[in-house]
Amino acid sequence: MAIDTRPPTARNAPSTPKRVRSVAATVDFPERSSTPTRSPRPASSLGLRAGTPSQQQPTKIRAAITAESRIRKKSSSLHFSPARAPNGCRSATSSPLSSPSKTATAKLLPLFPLADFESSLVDWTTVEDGDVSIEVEEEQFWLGAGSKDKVLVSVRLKPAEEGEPSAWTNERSGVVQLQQQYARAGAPNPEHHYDNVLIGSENKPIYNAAAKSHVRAAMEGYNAVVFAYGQTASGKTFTLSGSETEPGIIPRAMKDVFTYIRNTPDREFLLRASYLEIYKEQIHDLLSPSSAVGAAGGLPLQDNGVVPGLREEVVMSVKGLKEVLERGEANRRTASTDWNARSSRSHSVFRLVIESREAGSADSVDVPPSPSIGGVPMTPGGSRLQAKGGRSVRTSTLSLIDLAGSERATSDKERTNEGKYINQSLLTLGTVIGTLAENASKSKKDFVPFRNSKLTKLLQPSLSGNARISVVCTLNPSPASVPESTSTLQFASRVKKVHLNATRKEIVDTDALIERYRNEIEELKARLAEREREVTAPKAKRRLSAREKIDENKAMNDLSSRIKQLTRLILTQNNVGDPEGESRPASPSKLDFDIPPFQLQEQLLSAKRTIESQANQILSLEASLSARPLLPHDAPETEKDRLIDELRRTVKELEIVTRGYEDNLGAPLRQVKEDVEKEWKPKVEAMEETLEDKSSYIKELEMALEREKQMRVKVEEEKIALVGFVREIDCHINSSRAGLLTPFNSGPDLNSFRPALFPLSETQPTTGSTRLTRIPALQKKASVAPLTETVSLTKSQSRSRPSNILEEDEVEFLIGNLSLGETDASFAELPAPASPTRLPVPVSPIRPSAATPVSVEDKENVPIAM
Ligand SMILES: Nc1ncnc2c1ncn2[C@@H]1O[C@H](COP(=O)(O)OP(=O)(O)OP(=O)(O)O)[C@@H](O)[C@H]1O
Repeated sequence: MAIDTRPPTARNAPSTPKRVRSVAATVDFPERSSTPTRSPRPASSLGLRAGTPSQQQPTKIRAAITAESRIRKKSSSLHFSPARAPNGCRSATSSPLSSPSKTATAKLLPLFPLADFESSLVDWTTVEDGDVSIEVEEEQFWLGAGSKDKVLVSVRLKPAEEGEPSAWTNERSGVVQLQQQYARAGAPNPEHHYDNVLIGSENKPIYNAAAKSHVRAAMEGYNAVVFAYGQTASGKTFTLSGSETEPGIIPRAMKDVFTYIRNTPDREFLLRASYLEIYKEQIHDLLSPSSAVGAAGGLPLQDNGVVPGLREEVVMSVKGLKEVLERGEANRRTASTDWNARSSRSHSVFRLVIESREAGSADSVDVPPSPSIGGVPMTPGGSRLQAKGGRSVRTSTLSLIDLAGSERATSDKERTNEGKYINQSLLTLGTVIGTLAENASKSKKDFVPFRNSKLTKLLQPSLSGNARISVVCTLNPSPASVPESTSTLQFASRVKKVHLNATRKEIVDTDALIERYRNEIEELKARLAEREREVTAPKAKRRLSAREKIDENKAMNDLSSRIKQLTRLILTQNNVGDPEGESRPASPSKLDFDIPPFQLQEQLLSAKRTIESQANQILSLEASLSARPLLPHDAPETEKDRLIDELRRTVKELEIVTRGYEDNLGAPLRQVKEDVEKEWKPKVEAMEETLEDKSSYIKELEMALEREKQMRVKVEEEKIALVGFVREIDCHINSSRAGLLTPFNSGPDLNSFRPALFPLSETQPTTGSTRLTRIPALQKKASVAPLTETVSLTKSQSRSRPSNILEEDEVEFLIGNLSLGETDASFAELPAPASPTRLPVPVSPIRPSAATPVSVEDKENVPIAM
């Protein structure tokens, strides 16, 4: 194909396009050809302009589309909106053909009979993520996304800077052409046809057109490669990585990977991510930049494209993948050049290895049971595979590559040096692609110089045919960049001719990580079940000591946590995380109660270590920030740029680490706090209430005890006093018996005992025991009732009742107690009076018993009750 490579009329000037321009203002719709030979495939079928005539086949795609999409589809398809192309992009220039007119619509309609038109159209730009599902029939899907055995080639034209002209036009779908005024006079100005030609700042259309089908292919077991190729500052990184508001191919692909897993109930997946860069012909691990392997001299590269020692991380969620990407990107070498403030100085390769196998093992929950023939279950992979002792595993690789941009020598020596390596490797890539294209078109087998550069050596397995390849060639619209853009288009045209033959391999691969993990899970489960059986067996229960039981418990817990850990790595429809990665980590507060303390301690320790290491990282980054060298004012601009760039990287790293710190510490801690509070607050409140009740009860008891103690002391004193008193009385009685009856008042002075016996306090009641023991003791010893004395005890008592009167029932009670043994013995056992006011007082006449002889003298002394 002849391409006009006439030098541009304008001088080459550094292009610093940064601003993303709005595309809404002057948008016009890509025209549809009215030529009958053109493909009837509508431009909107892939959200972009149709490709070359040979590729424009009517496509019938049965994709799940939302109701909303259907409405949009109808309106956008039937009434061509002048304001917006269905791919969200716009033409580079306005064209009479592009303006929607009744004539244009009328011309088009006969090409699309309504019935077919309806069923053939799926506006892919309106199909939301997740709408692309396994319902799409594979063959038809591929027809829509480019031929399987060809490289899918898309050209992306960056919007021109405001006020600047664009050197290129995109007047028809899949066609790009140099504006006539920039073409060499007299030389032909050919149209360039590609699968897709897109212009605009939206990344979704380019993803849908150039990458979506390849991501899907990778999920289905084919190796797939998507790479961006183009001059420096033409938009490769913008296409691959995008920006915050316009995520590029890589983040969109990652989201689709998880959407695919969620929509595929019959398979389970394991994903491994790696990220490397080729800088000055050396391979560096972006996920482990400081690793000993490859630090000096870079990582080794094998002929099969394998990089031994490259760090691969198993990812389980979009969030995890995002973290891996961010970490890698922060380590990428970028620098400010004359053309791009943040130019990639290396080729970067993000790789996702996808292992998958049929679900359906006992451990895969919610998966329908595998079919059986004659009662014999069919195992995935068939009996031959089963005999070999494994399941068939599909392993594929999705590689997303952002190449460094070709560039001319810059004003900076170091950049120029880097540029040499970049250009050299891109040149080799061009040669390799050229040879492959030649071989394919002329059925030759010429030697392909893959080994001439690290990049081509790494891509060899894919470029040799065993991968589906999509290339996005990015163009800078500036007239100053016409030579570079022309060269990029030449590359695009050549790569289109490369023949592919990607096959899907499904083999019993016992080395596949998914297989190893699954086997380990099975093994661990069997061991756990066996242990459980042993422990719960009645014999064992008796035999195990407490210590052994603890050990046994620990071993079983270890086993089950390892099983849980491994199970989480294998992704199924059920356990794959939220595509946004918003799912919160399970709160340890819930798990912790079930696991033994030693495990808790271990977890705590490892969490502490992580936090410590992150804290250290933050410290060292902060230190490096504060220790940044200060440049003199007259330092060269490049030095300043270098320093700024380094600082920017450090800040970015700091941001990532801090975010990780927050993720590791902040969010889970807050979550734990919330969970613990929710679970324990009511319990703690209830316990506090109980505690309060108990404390007041204890106080009451203490007070009662104190009172009791005081009482005992008093009783003791009374007892002692009483004993003394009784002795005195005894002496008195004895001497009376001896005929020396003395008047009572000459006997012991009862008042001398009063303090101990009856406190004079008017309010204090006298205990019944005091009252009762006093009289029986007297009478028992006297065995008659000689007492005429009136024991006036208290003033109040004597006031309330005649002091020498006892109530009749009291008297009887007293008599009954006379027969009791020693006074002291009965002392404590005597009941208290019913009322403290009925106090013991004077001795009342005691009826003599029959057995008791009563003398005349005795009778005379008996007082008369009143
Ligand atoms: N399609 C686009 N729409 C709007 N802005 C764009 C577009 N493509 C690129 N840009 C802007 O142009 C600038 C350069 O783009 P980018 O860094 O992606 O170029 P590159 O090809 O990767 O350059 P290099 O090879 O030097 O790394 C960035 O500021 C980017 O935001």
